[in-house]
Amino acid sequence: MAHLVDEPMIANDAQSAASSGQFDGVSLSRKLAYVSPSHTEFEQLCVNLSKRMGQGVQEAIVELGSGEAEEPGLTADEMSASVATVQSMAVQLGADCSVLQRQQLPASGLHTAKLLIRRKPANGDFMEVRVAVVGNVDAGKSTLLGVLTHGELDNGRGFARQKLFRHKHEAESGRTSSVGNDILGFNSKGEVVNAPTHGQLDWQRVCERSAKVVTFIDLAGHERYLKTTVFGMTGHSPDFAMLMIGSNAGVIGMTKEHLGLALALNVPVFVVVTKIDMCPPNVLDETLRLLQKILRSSGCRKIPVMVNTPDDVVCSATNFTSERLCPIFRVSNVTGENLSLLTQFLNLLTSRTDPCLTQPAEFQIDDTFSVPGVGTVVSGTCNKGIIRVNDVLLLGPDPLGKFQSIPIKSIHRKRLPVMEVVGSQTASFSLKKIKRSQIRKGMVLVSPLLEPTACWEFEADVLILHHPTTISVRYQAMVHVGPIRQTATIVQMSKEHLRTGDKASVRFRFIKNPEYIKIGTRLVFREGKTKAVGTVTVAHPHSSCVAQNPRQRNGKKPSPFQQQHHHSAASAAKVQS
Ligand SMILES: Nc1nc2c(ncn2[C@@H]2O[C@H](COP(=O)(O)OP(=O)(O)OP(=O)(O)O)[C@@H](O)[C@H]2O)c(=O)[nH]1
Repeated sequence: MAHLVDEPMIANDAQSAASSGQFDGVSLSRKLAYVSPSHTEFEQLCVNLSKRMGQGVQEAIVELGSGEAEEPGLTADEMSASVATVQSMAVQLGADCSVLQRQQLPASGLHTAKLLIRRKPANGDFMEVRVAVVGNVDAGKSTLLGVLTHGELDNGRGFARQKLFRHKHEAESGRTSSVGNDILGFNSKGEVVNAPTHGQLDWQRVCERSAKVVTFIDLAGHERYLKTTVFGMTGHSPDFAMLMIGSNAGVIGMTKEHLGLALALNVPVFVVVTKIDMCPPNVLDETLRLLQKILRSSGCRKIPVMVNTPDDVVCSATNFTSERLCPIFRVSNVTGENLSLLTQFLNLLTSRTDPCLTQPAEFQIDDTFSVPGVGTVVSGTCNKGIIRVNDVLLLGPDPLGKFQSIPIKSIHRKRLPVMEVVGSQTASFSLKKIKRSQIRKGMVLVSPLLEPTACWEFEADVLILHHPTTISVRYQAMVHVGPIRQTATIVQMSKEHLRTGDKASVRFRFIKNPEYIKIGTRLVFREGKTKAVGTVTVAHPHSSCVAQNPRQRNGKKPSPFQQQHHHSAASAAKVQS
């Protein structure tokens, strides 16, 4: 889900409508569409804009002065009239309109502009963007988050990050996390709404005043915490990863590991190079040169883009849907240099997840709490559908692979009580009739319509990124699939042995509990120095773990192993005959 800056619908719809006489025979040319639309044309423009702002993303960027196969640019008068039209459209749609970029073209002297139209939030319904913050120790992660969320610069000796630590482990409303979370709210005009009082940030207040909330998932920088970092990246479904690099230290320690993790999980990455105030220019240049080299290398295949101006921000944010683009910011937490560019970039990011509002609800649990006076609370991400207070969902799987009906007592989004949560949003639920000890991270709450099944075994296409020797059947390692983190044994492989760089189909079996596994989910498989990544291709439902060949019996396509067995059985038969 990203901004659609292009608006081909307007020209096409308008032209076809015009030819059918809908717009009184007036043809709307794209470039001049907003200059002085008739009443019908204005209504049509509003309908088109409203369509673009539906389904979770309550905002759109409108480009003025550019048209397909037309020389770009509007005269000053045309531009003022167009801006006024878009402002009226925003009012009609209950939105605010802010100018992101205004340019005068040097050759023609004509003007172009990009406007942000963002709906005013109703009933605390803010948009959500999740950003995983990764990078080596001392890169300035906590400091940057302190500066961004508290609006006060650092002193270079840890002043800003202290603000963060103060409330990092709070258990307000049952929502704390093993990984740190911080929020930055923007209103419908694109202004930051965080306003700490006495150094404390009231999340409820921030969310009430926000049209968009960026949640930073602060993942630990030290190698010791790599498991937590992997869990944060897989389990918290970040939309983007912000890779932090200290300009003087450069690409060191866990930087490459974290970059590799984001790449493996297909999470788009942007880079923030900090401490530019204290870094000699030649060292900064060297850091940037090496960084760009790594990003362009065959292992990453990214296109690094230095973000230097407000125009660069708009361009990189609106084109950031592509996982290949990698915007790079150079900032100082002490002088504040370029922090406004980064803030504007964050303001323009939109969630990558489709809320799938019409589908049955599915919620993945990434943490559990026992809150005094409230009871059992679970937190996690709603993957699809809508979940409302008092809905009865299926919770599971339990160690026997069963699901049980559980009513949702109350819902919080970022500590704010709400009546519902929709796909792509995070939330916490207080649950009736269940003890915290009965719930594990990785369990799900789903609509009974999904008829969920648990799996002891699943298959995945994997790529071995690194293994010191060879991997064979019976090898065990920690598998991270979404919020699931459990040791699994390899029970079958499409090759006899796997070495670094090998690709194969692998069948895994969890050693402790059956899990709810979804086809297409990315996974990370690691133990010590072994690292592998992959995608789930087949989930074997609970009962099929004991059945012989259920997929073939059902008439479904056999999995690679079944094909392989078939081949080996056939060739064995040939040899015997
Ligand atoms: N001069 C200068 N110092 C900075 C800047 N950013 C951070 N620092 C300082 O660098 C030190 C380390 O910053 P942290 O924010 O703790 O680094 P971190 O990446 O969060 O480290 P971990 O949380 O341990 O992973 C602190 O003393 C900060 O004050 C900057 O832009 N300029």
